[in-house]
Amino acid sequence: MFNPLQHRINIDALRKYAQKNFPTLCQPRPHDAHKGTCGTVCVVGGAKGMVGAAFLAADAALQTGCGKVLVGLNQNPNPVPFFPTRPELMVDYAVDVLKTHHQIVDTWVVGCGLSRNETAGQLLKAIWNSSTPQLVLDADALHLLVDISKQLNPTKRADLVLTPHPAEAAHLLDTGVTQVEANRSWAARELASRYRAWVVLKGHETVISSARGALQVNETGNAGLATAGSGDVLSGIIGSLLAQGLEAEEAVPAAVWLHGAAADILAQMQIGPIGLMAGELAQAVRWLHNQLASTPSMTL
Ligand SMILES: NC(=O)C1=CN([C@@H]2O[C@H](COP(=O)(O)OP(=O)(O)OC[C@H]3O[C@@H](n4cnc5c(N)ncnc54)[C@H](O)[C@@H]3O)[C@@H](O)[C@H]2O)[C@@H](O)CC1
Ligand SMILES: Nc1ncnc2c1ncn2[C@@H]1O[C@H](COP(=O)(O)OP(=O)(O)O)[C@@H](O)[C@H]1O
Repeated sequence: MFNPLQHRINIDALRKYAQKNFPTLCQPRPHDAHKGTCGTVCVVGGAKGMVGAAFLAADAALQTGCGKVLVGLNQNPNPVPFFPTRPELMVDYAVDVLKTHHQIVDTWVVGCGLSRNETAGQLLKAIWNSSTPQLVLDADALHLLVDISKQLNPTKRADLVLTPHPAEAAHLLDTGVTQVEANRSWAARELASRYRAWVVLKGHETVISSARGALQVNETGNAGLATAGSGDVLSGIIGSLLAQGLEAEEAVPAAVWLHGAAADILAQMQIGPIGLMAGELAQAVRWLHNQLASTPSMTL
């Protein structure tokens, strides 16, 4: 059984911080909850050779507590793949998911392993123009955004979240990685202003900017996160919290904090930092989220 408490995790300090900063995250699930009240995320990505990226985001969304998670792959799979380790995920060709399920989606998470081909651009445009207000863009979707932003109506998106790493931020800002890294606060705020979006500029001490330019620096996380797919996991967590009804003001910083805290817990358990795998993060997020949503006496 996954039990970090055997490893002297200071859960009281984590709980105290979360109760102060993320009160909704700490609320227990209502007794009358059903899957329809726990939010629906659709991850759109997973082109040929990169299905794992979409899977990591989708799995993280599920393990963060989302009621239903769809995966729209940017490839027409025949037969439709099914992840044996996660039969809970509803997987199909993204074009078909958009046609048949778009009305039930609360939050789109677009970009993880999406590729930048023509279909990817069409999917991004269709999702941008859909009626779902909440949209998280990561990885290839950020590069596509540079190419097609002139074709998109900026007022269409109420809750837009961009999660660039420094190289993606540099492309979005038409500058270099060195410039971004030399002034991370500027880069995050500038992107937020240009795209009217929440921005998560990833890396050591992730910088978060609200759409209005209010900055926060996240203090959880460690170099164990420098591994393929850990950003995909973060996108899934952000999408999941938004879909569960947390306001962006809480969901975005809470997701970044949870993701980093999960990596810290795993490092303390010696499941990292060296060799930490992105797929190991979600179970630690789930454990921590449940700890936060339980009264202290229930966790003894
Ligand atoms: N299992 C999978 O299927 C995975 C698929 N992935 C997908 O693969 C596609 C391309 O990802 P790539 O990793 O090739 O491209 P990236 O955009 O992640 O990286 C491209 C370049 O940027 C540099 N870079 C990345 N992070 C940086 C940082 N923090 N500071 C400075 N430079 C940085 C890299 O070294 C590389 O040269 C994306 O769609 C992505 O979602 C990745 O998410 C990894 C896992
Ligand atoms: N040295 C580090 N310290 C803290 N967090 C890190 C470090 N390196 C990477 N991360 C985090 O790991 C994630 C990496 O995301 P990303 O670069 O998009 O990877 P991928 O594309 O492989 O998913 C981000 O959340 C980033 O903040």
